Amino acid sequence: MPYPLSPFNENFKIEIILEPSNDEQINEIQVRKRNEVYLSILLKWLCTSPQVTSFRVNTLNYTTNEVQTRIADEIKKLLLKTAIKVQHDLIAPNIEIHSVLPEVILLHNLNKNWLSLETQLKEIVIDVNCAAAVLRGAHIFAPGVLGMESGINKEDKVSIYADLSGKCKKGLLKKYECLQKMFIGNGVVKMVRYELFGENLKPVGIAIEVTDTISHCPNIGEDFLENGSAILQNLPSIVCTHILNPKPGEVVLDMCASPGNKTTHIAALMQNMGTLIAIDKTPSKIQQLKNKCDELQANVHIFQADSTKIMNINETNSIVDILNGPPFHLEIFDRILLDAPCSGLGKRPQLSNNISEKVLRSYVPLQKKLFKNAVGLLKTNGRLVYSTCTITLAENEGMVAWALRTFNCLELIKVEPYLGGEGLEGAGLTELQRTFVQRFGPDQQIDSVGFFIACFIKK
Ligand SMILES: C[S@@+](CC[C@H](N)C(=O)[O-])C[C@H]1O[C@@H](n2cnc3c(N)ncnc32)[C@H](O)[C@@H]1O
Repeated sequence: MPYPLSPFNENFKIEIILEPSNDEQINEIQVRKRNEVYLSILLKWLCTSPQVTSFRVNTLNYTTNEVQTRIADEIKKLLLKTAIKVQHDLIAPNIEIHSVLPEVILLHNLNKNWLSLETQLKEIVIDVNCAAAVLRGAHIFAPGVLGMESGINKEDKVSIYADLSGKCKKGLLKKYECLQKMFIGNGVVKMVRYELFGENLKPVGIAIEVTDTISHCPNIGEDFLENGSAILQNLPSIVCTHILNPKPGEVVLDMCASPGNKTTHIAALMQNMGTLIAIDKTPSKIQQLKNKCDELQANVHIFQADSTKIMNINETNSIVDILNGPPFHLEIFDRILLDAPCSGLGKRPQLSNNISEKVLRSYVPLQKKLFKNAVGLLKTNGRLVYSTCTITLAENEGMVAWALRTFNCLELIKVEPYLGGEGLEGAGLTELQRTFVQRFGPDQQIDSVGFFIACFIKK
């Protein structure tokens, strides 16, 4: 089966995605129709894999040219390994430094005109999350393998299938007969059945080395990179931190920070000078955040807290107290990033998604609580960036419209750099306001993931 046309099953009410927020109504038939057309294009796009992989270089310690050379070397090694019968320069991917963001390297997919994928006789089955990672350049790690036919040996060539139904039993030893299995690509076996399946077995490591996939994304992962030199990060996330535009010496808050991709970018843009506070609510994610900051040598003060409750309205401001952690006094931060917990529907490729209506609707109330704290803690003339990695109208344009109605002190400003497309109609933003926010979707020059960014100044 080719890529699906929608990640959602037939019971899911697709209209929720472009439903206006609670307090808004779309009355115009025209707007509704335009949104419906957009939605069908969007759903198909979400199922497919991006054409480009982006790396963000850690400018605290490395130059973009150093990392670009490292990536080019790794691609050469990959091409030598793959049994492709045409000249390597015909399929080699373009590796370029982004024209606007100097710390970003764009690795384009292999030239598919010269590639052909033949299925192998032997098959393995993986879960959808693992399949999504494979289509974006990862190898297959042991926990992702669901089924492997008996009689498969190390170094065998196998075809890789994703189980879109979610019904494949772990440890399946026959061929998986299911209409919802999707061919992903081919690979070479590195771990066999007895190493993968068994009671009390918690297997680790690469089970299948992927050689080629239907996305034609080079499977190089990021482990080859020198520790702390660069990370894989989607382009809109990198744009987001540039819009926040933190400066050395400032006092900056990242309210929902783990795993720290944006926190470490903020630290780099601040050249590790100033005060950077990063908070996350989930205890298990705090260690991930610490590890990332250590790896990229980012100077960050990390606290585990619930950012819906980090305002102290009773006391006066003192910069020294900030380092003691939340609650913080009002109007103390120069810049705040609210990269909100969200329904996460911008992820690509999304081969299957079972999110319920209840869960989908649970995010806006939480986002509003976080937003209130952000506004209270921001200094006059301070900058607040609100972002999500989802596509719903309510969590994006709907939240911006709500914020502008609720907080008279906020002004929406046009974001710089502007690399995404404009916002959608139907959530209560004016035409001009829609051109100020950025929605990353199917109509962008760089084919990445779904993402939303808005930027406010406090008057
Ligand atoms: C979209 S992720 C953040 C990604 C991160 N900014 C990055 O770029 O690596 C949202 C994070 O918010 C955290 N979170 C959820 N609710 C929160 C709350 N009430 N207070 C603080 N963090 C929260 C989650 O644990 C999750 O790590």
